[in-house]
Amino acid sequence: MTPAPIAVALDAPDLETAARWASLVTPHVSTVKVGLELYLRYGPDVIASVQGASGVKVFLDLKLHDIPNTVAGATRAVARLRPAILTVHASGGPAMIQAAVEAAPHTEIAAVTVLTSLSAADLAAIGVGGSPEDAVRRLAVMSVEAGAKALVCSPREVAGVRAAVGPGITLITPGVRPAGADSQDQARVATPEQALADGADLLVIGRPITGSADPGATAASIAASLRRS
Ligand SMILES: O=c1ccn([C@@H]2O[C@H](COP(=O)(O)O)[C@@H](O)[C@H]2O)c(=O)[nH]1
Repeated sequence: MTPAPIAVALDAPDLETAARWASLVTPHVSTVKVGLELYLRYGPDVIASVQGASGVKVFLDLKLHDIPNTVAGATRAVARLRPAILTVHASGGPAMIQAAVEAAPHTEIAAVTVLTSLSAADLAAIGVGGSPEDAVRRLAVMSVEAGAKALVCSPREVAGVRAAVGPGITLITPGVRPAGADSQDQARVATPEQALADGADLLVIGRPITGSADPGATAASIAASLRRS
């Protein structure tokens, strides 16, 4: 069976736990995601540890955000690990995004528009006017014009982003929660089925899977629900 378009966020405190989660979920999902917690603790070795022999795609979610020259250097440094996807913050601007794209020709650079943990009130508090939808759309269009081939947004905005950027761009949505699940620190959420129906290409799901009693069974069940939807 084809693995579901899900990236399981391996936000684990140690490598053994992350590798165990990865081996449990990889029969069911296309991708595993390594974020700051694991990468800052273990560095580049973490990629091989979570990939194992499975050949699952690795999404390196480092959300780089600095001046273009620094981001280009950081991107080159991790591009040699050949992650399938690497994130940068869209708010770093077009020159920074372009620098990342040029530094990693074999990795899809995904621009994070507005973190899914931010509400409209949070955006106002950091001086971003307008709705999250408007901010996401504006950053999405700018990022694609700068060369990004992938974008990160919440499932709430994915339909609007798809309409704005067209079919050729990979849309990645964290902030995914099965019906009835706790949204925890995520502010803009939707169900896996809704995210897919609205045009997402890859759903990022962490704690609803890794925090469950049986991560392999939970991943299999969400994957099956996507096939039925
Ligand atoms: O806007 C963003 C960008 C990245 N993330 C990351 O996705 C996962 C979500 O984990 P859950 O446990 O399903 O909430 C996590 O690794 C974040 O760093 C995001 O949530 N929002």
